[in-house]
Amino acid sequence: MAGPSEGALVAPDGKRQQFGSRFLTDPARVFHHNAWDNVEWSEEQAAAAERKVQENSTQRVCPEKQVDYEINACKYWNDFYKIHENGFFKDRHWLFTEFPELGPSPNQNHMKDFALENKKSEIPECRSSDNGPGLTIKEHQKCSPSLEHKKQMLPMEENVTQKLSRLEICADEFAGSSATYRILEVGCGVGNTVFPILQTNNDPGLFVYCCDFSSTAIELVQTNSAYDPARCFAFVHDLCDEDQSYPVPQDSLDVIVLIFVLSAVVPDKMQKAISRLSRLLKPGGMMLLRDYGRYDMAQLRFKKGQCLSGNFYVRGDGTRVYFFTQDELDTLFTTAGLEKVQNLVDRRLQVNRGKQLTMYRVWIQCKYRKPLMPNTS
Ligand SMILES: C[S@@+](CC[C@H](N)C(=O)[O-])C[C@H]1O[C@@H](n2cnc3c(N)ncnc32)[C@H](O)[C@@H]1O
Repeated sequence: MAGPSEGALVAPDGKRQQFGSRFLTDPARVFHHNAWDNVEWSEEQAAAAERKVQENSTQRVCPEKQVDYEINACKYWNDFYKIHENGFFKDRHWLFTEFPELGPSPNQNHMKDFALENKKSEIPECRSSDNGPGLTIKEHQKCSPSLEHKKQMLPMEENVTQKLSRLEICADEFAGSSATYRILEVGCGVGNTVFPILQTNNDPGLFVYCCDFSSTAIELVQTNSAYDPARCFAFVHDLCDEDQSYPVPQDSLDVIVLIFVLSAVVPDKMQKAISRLSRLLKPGGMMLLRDYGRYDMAQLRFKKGQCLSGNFYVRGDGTRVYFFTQDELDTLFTTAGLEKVQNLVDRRLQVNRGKQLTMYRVWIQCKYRKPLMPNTS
């Protein structure tokens, strides 16, 4: 299975640059490195990719098998993890470069800019009532979104805002209820994003939730020596199951992460899944996604008879994958009431120097934010 991995590129300051910066200017040098960034596709190459997709989509999987892949989706992923255990999707060196929101001091990284953008005009009620613990719950509820941001901006207010954040969410305790920064990873697999977050982000107020519908994957997360129930809660959850609730209240999460998971969901269930997740975000909270883009090498490699519906395929092991356009993802997130912060396509040329092979990868990366004020239009 084609997994997400790409060449690390390091800037003079020692940090990897977003999307890298190794550009192929001389085609004769293609085999001089393992990967090239921001590769431009020629018109012929794009047309050839389109033809390949048309070709491999002509013959669709029969309806009975389609039903089987849908109702047994979780079983196919369980089987996958039973075979591979945690040997897959290991490469995450790009994680904190692309998503600084997950790393140490996330507040400085994304909430500070956000606060500057929104300044006083957006948070008048809270400006006048941030002086102490004498707030009533009602007052707080009125301005809770802004207070959440203020909390991120001003660490010295932590005691007051921590208390307020507890009041705000609900009276009941839930795992991570006293945390000040909550991240949920959906479709976490064996924890290749979760564990780097726990290891790298030393914010004492951090709590990480992670879920997957594969109980095998979740068991591997829970039995990993780096799993710490004081900082993390892994649970089995199907993001398409509307009857199953998440173990956190609405408006309680700072970040939701979706890495190569939405593509595994049948397209007609994507919107509801994203809309449900959006409700869990705090106002100002971010949804982060990285996933397969249209005409990625993995899409072009499918053979006739593996296509389920437009741009949606089943692999030999019964797991499924969709290849997105930027516009499709924009529609999914904005329909869920989120605002675009980033929606980029990452085109990379990977090279197998030994075999003299070139592989054109296409990934899409999105960041969408829940507005501070509900959209009334
Ligand atoms: C390509 S893997 C990516 C795993 C992980 N995000 C990573 O990058 O290592 C897709 C994951 O999505 C999970 N998944 C697929 N459909 C799901 C659903 N409806 N609900 C929850 N998890 C799902 C699979 O079990 C699998 O772990």
